[in-house]
Amino acid sequence: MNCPITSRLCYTDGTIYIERCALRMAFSSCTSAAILRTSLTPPTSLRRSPPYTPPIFQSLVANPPACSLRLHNSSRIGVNPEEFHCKASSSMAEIATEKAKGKVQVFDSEEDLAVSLAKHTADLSDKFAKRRGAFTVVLSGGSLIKSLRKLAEAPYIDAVEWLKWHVFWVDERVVPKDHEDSNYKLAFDGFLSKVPISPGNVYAINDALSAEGAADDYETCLKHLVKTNIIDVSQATGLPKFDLMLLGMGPDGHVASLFPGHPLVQANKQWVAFIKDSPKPPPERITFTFPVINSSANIALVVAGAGKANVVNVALGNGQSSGLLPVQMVSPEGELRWFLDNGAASHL
Ligand SMILES: O=C1O[C@H](COP(=O)(O)O)[C@@H](O)[C@H](O)[C@H]1O
Repeated sequence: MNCPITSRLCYTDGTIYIERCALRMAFSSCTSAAILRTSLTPPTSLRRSPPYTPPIFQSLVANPPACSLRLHNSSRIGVNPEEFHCKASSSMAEIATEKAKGKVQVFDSEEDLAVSLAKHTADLSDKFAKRRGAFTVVLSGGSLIKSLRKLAEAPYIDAVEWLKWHVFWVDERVVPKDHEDSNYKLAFDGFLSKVPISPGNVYAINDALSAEGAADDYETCLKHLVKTNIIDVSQATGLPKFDLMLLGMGPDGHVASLFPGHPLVQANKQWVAFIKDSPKPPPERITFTFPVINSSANIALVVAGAGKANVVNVALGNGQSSGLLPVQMVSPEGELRWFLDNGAASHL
C-alpha cells in the first residue's frame, strides 16, 4: 500500500577512505566457545554497569518534527511521494527510501520488532547457507541481544541451519568473558546458549591479551577465515564481507565502539582497532572499523526505546547534531535495514 508520508528522511553521507589490506597471517589464537564454555562460570546474579549518560545529548539540537509518524491508518504529508513511500500494516509502517539510504521499518512495539528481526535473520541464514554453505553473523552488545530472542523459539529453533552459522562481534569490551561487561557473556547468556550453534563457530576475543593484542589477534583470526572462505570477501574493497551485521546504536549515536568525535571513527588502516578511552565504560574495547562494517552484505540497525528517539531523528529525520554521528556513517555495500520500535521512531 502506498501512502504519502509526513517525515522527510535526511542523510549526511560520511566519507570513508578504504584501503585494501593484504592477508598477512593465517593463524590466530582467537578463541571459540568450545574453550569459553568451559571457562565461563555463570554468576549467581548479573550486576549491571551504572547508567551511561551520553555527552552528545548536550549538543543535539532536537528540532521539532514536521509531523508525527502514525502506524495505523497512516496519513502523511509534506514529502514528495515519488521520492518516498511507505507500507503500513497493523504492527509496522515501512518507510522506503532510495536503496543507498536503507529501508526503515517502524514497529508498534519492541515485541513486534523482535518477531520481524527473527524472520529477517532466518531468511538471510537460509539464503547464505544455501548459496555459500555458511552464514556469517556479526553481533553487537547492548540491547540488541534481547531483540534476538525469537530466534530461539519455534519455528526458527528447528528450521534454521544453525550448524552453518559463524558468529563474530563487531565490538567487544576487553574484560574476562565471565565479566558482567563482556559482550560475549551477554550474547552467550541471552542467545548463544539457547540455540545449537557449533561452539567452534563462535569467535570470541582472546581475553588474556591487552586491548592492542586482542584487536590484532581478532584481525588475524578474520584474515584466516577469509583465506579459508568461511568469511566472504568484498570484490569492491578486498575487505571481509559479512553476510549479516546486527548493529545496535547507543543514545549518543555510536555504533560498535565507534563514538562521536573520537578519531577511531576515521580509522581505515586496520580491520579491527582498539580503544582505551571509550567514553562509555568500560574504557578498553576492540571494534571493527567503518571500512569493514560498510563492506557487509547486510546490516540490520536495531534501535528500540524513546531514549534514542533524538538520535534516530538526527539520522533519519529533521534533527541536527553538532557533527556527523557514527550511525550516519553506516552505509553498507549491500542492504541497510532499520528496525525501530515506536519509541525510537517517536520524533520522526
Ligand atoms: O557499548 C555498546 O553499546 C552499543 C549500544 O548499546 P545499547 O544497549 O544502547 O543498545 C552496542 O551496540 C555496542 O555493541 C556496545 O559495546
